[in-house]
Amino acid sequence: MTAVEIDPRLAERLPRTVAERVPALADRLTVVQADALRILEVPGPPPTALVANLPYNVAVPVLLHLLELLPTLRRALVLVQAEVAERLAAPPGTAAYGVPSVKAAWYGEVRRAGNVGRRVFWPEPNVDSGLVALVRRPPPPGDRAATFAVVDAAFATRRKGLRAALARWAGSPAAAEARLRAAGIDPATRGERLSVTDFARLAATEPAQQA
Ligand SMILES: C[S@@+](CC[C@H](N)C(=O)[O-])C[C@H]1O[C@@H](n2cnc3c(N)ncnc32)[C@H](O)[C@@H]1O
Repeated sequence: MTAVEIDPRLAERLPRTVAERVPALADRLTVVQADALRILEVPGPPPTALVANLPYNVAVPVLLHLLELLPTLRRALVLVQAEVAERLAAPPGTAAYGVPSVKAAWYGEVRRAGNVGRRVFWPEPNVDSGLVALVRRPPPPGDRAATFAVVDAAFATRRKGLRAALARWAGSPAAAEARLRAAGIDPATRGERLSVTDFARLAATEPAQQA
């Protein structure tokens, strides 16, 4: 097991805690003191599972970064703020569906895996928590960065229809409409209706010749 911890005092303490409490497993732990958002590799054999009580303020970017960095991760089980758990696991067409839902769905099937009340923590935080499970599956066809760019654009103004919301991304409202139609998507639809596969198909359409 490799643990990533940014705080030097905690990173230094963790091996001792494990040695004190479960000495038989102490030599199986490697602690990396690093920012999980910026880490570029982890030591040891390629990891297959991610288990984390994620830092709540950067939970989504850390999760997405690690899924992208470590393609050997087959599954993840993470604890996050309850509202973030809801967003990560939200299906298209629901109020909680947004950028985190689509981007997590790029990597796998995501589901809520349980609620954790604030009372089990000390000191008691002012938020509830939720477990999120992800099982990796092949991503939709297409380019990830291009797909994520159109996802960001679509949800930047989530109340607008996609023709308007994607005008800047495509170059103009007409260009956005052409690309939406090329992908078989109604230009009046809102982004919250599209699945990750729809976004990937849209990102793969040819850009308009003239804006
Ligand atoms: C929610 S706490 C979980 C603590 C402990 N693992 C547990 O389960 O009780 C999140 C931990 O992530 C650490 N952390 C915060 N930001 C981080 C980052 N960018 N990279 C790595 N660790 C980070 C914090 O120092 C803290 O120990």
